Amino acid sequence: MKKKGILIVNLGTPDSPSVPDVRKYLREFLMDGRVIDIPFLSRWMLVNLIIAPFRAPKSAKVYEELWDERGSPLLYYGEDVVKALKEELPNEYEVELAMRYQSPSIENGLQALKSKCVSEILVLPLFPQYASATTGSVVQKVNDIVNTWQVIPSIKFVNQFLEEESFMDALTIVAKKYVEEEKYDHFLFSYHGLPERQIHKASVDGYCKLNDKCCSTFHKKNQYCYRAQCFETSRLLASRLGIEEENYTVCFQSRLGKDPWIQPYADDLLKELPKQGKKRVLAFSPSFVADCLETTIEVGEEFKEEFIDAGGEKWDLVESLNNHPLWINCLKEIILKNT
Ligand SMILES: C=CC1=C(C)c2cc3[nH]c(cc4nc(cc5[nH]c(cc1n2)c(C)c5CCC(=O)O)C(CCC(=O)O)=C4C)c(C)c3C=C
Ligand SMILES: [Fe+2]
Ligand SMILES: [Fe+2]
Repeated sequence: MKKKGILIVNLGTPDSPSVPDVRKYLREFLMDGRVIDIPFLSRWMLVNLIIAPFRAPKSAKVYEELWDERGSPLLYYGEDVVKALKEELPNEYEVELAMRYQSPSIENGLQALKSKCVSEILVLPLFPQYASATTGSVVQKVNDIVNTWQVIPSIKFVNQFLEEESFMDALTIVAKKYVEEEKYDHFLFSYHGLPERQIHKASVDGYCKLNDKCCSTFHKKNQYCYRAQCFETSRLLASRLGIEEENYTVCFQSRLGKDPWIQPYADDLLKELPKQGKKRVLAFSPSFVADCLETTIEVGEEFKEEFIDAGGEKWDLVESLNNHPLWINCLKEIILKNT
């Protein structure tokens, strides 16, 4: 029986919340030319002389808060998911977990699949929406590694999965308990941001102008426009949850540096919503499938504080899919469909 190898890849997290480990993680992550897409020398100076020295101690404190007895949720939920998939998939499947940055490395994951004599590999990055900085970077790293091998295996990549029915099923069930139990004035879909230039660079024939024409619809021309994908994810989820268009807003968080990032910016909205009488808000983080710094701390704690300070009354965050059985089912379906 031919064996099929599955490499599940997420972004990565520091090995520990210590300042040296956070600095090591930030250096590897931000020196990736797909993440900070500026010339090498400028990137090197920005990362090594400014971001790593000054941001690492601040970030380490926040990672300390995120860390629990199992470690970093991004990593341990990845381990849970892989364990469950190993139990649920037929015998011919071999599943490995990897992180784009830090550990477990993509190199070790691919090597483990090779040692198990798989005949084909499916790489499944855990990013529902495609971005060059995330999925694109995983694809490049995997290709760079296998290109050094004597035998280059047959490899397939899952570029995005926001439209999968089973993904929407999982998101809907996790969110439903909040929507049914509490009364909210407004719903906020907050996605990780990107520099605007990365949208332009991904655009086919200059189609993406970051306006309503591009991002309020989703089709062949803008299928890799991250902003359009985020709007589409929100439309699909809102429709499943019975949330009317006027009752939700899409926004983008985690801007870094002075260049323009995709809008609307989450921090501007937090101040605006209470002024518009929207004081009870439920937030969603559908660009993250596992709880991490960007969800639990940024949206769950920092945004909540800013929103309450601006006159808001209630702020809840829908947790990520983490190790939910419907999320495992979604991954299983994606794997079976693509192998
Ligand atoms: C130029 C910088 C960044 C781009 C572009 C970017 C894109 C991007 N990132 C994620 C997912 C995650 N990012 C996380 C943390 C994080 N991201 C950046 C910068 C960029 N991200 C930084 C500096 C950090 C570190 C946090 C800090 O020090 O404050 C995480 C969390 C990891 C964890 O361990 O919890 C995730 C996940 C996506 C999906 C994305 C593009 C769409
Ligand atoms: Fe990020
Ligand atoms: Fe677009």
